[in-house]
Amino acid sequence: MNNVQSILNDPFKNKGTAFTADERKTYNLIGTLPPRVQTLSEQVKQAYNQFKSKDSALEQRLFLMNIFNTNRTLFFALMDQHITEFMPVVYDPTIADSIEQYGQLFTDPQAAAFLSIDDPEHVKESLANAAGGRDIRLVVVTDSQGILGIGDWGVNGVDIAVGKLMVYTAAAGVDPAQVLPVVLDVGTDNQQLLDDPEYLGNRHARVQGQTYLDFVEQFVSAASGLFPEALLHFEDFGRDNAAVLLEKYQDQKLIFNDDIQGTGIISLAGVLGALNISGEKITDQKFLTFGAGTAGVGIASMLYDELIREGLSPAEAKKHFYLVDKQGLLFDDTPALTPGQKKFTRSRTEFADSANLTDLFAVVQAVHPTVMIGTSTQPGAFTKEVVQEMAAHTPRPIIFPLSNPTKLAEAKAQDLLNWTKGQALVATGIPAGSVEYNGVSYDIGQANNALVYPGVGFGAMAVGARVINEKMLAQASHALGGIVDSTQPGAAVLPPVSKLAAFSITVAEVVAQSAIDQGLAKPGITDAKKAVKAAKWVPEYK
Ligand SMILES: NC(=O)c1ccc[n+]([C@@H]2O[C@H](COP(=O)([O-])OP(=O)(O)OC[C@H]3O[C@@H](n4cnc5c(N)ncnc54)[C@H](O)[C@@H]3O)[C@@H](O)[C@H]2O)c1
Ligand SMILES: O=C(O)C[C@H](O)C(=O)O
Ligand SMILES: [Mn+2]
Repeated sequence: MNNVQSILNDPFKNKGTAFTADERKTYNLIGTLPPRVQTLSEQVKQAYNQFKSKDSALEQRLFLMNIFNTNRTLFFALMDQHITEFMPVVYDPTIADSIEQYGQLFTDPQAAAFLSIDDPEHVKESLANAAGGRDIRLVVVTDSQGILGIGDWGVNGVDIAVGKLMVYTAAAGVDPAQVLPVVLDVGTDNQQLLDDPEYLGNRHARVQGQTYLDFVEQFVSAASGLFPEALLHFEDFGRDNAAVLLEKYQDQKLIFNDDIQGTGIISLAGVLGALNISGEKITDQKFLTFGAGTAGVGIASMLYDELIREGLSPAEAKKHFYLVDKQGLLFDDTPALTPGQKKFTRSRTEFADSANLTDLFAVVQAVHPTVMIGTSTQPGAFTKEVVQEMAAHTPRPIIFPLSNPTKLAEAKAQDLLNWTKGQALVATGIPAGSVEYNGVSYDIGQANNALVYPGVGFGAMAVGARVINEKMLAQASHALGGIVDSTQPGAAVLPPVSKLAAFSITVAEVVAQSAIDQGLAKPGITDAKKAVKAAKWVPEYK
């Protein structure tokens, strides 16, 4: 290479001050860097000190993104050492602020593909341009209609695709040169963006219906044509489209919907972890999901599948679920049910006062759930009154307020423990520090799909799986057990983020093994552990 620009400006190859004297000669870098050659660990230390000097999480994020944009190896070496501290900065919740201010903060397109519904003839070219000749194995795509719980953010949502991919590499070791973030810019119904002179996306209402579906199809077929082995990970699509698209493609393509499947896996894993602590059985639980949208129905479906695997009949399993949405408890005759909700409705004849079951407290009072999971985007919805009513009828209430970001959580971990005198088994969507109650320190698990999707996707990619199916998801849910010592007072229901890199590999291995066992792996691949090890990228200068 003879061009200074190409290597110092290539984030996949750049080493900055770590280029050795020989490399500086080879790449014509003599005189283009300060003379001292640093090691990667010196760079990491120096960058971490700069990170610490920033005043806010958003400033820290901008600083880290600058390193990410210029030197991926340094970025991931740094993240590897500070994973617990960096996750909330790089990813949720700080990512929500960066998405809301995308136009104002824009400096770099981060090698994403921006696909415009106003320019459908350039879908393939756009993907190829963004890939720049790289061998893409993993695509995270969003249409930004349901970013976390903050709604429709148009082109700004590209940051969630970038962020999810950063976690794939940090957690599982996906090669960062083999990933591609994609945003489908189909317009936005967010008036604030439409009115914002600095908005960088298509300035019109969201295109819907057949034109929308055709555009998604164009993306899927162009992506699978260009990158035939790639996993397509769908993120933060709206409630009307997420499940429809998963159903449409899941048997034909290697695809994954994180909000449905990833959230389902981590929630089931959290419930299994909680039952490990309480000593109860999953078939004895009554599940209430509050907010029966993409995530809520995905969670119910994953728990339902587990009850079936435990031997219940479909009719018996269904009786364990109570879905609550804006309308209250969902009945067979509730208007405007989604197809996913219809599978879990109740009959009015089960209740003397079904007309009154329109708010969470009334439903909890009537149903006495043992597990309550929030994916409603309604902050504070798990009130003291609701929680104490639940706790009055079950010794160890399992309560997961999962709405993100922080400002939308249904409850705070500390309140849940205070209100239940330490009896609640809690996991939250965003990271929570440990909580003191009555002299015991309670570790709070993070039930965020980030704890499992990297392993699931990486495991499937490592063996060239044809699809991701229920068996693989079940294996992933069970793989997180046994890491936490459930006999310790205050034990968490899920393993800590500090061990994310280790247990992501465990998850990847069981998913890879399941693909092999089912005959869904690439011919010739027979050893899951070996395949996962061979595919793992590590942040070291080559
Ligand atoms: N922790 C995680 O891993 C994780 C994963 C996915 C989603 N989430 C969070 O879950 C939330 C929902 O995400 P989604 O993708 O399912 O969105 P969604 O829009 O598909 O679903 C939200 C549901 O909540 C319902 N809802 C709104 N107001 C309500 C109210 N007052 N009472 C009851 N229900 C109400 C909506 O009607 C909708 O059905 C978001 O905050 C998101 O961040 C967390
Ligand atoms: O992005 C997250 O933090 C989890 C989840 O996918 C969400 O949409 O909230
Ligand atoms: Mn999401």
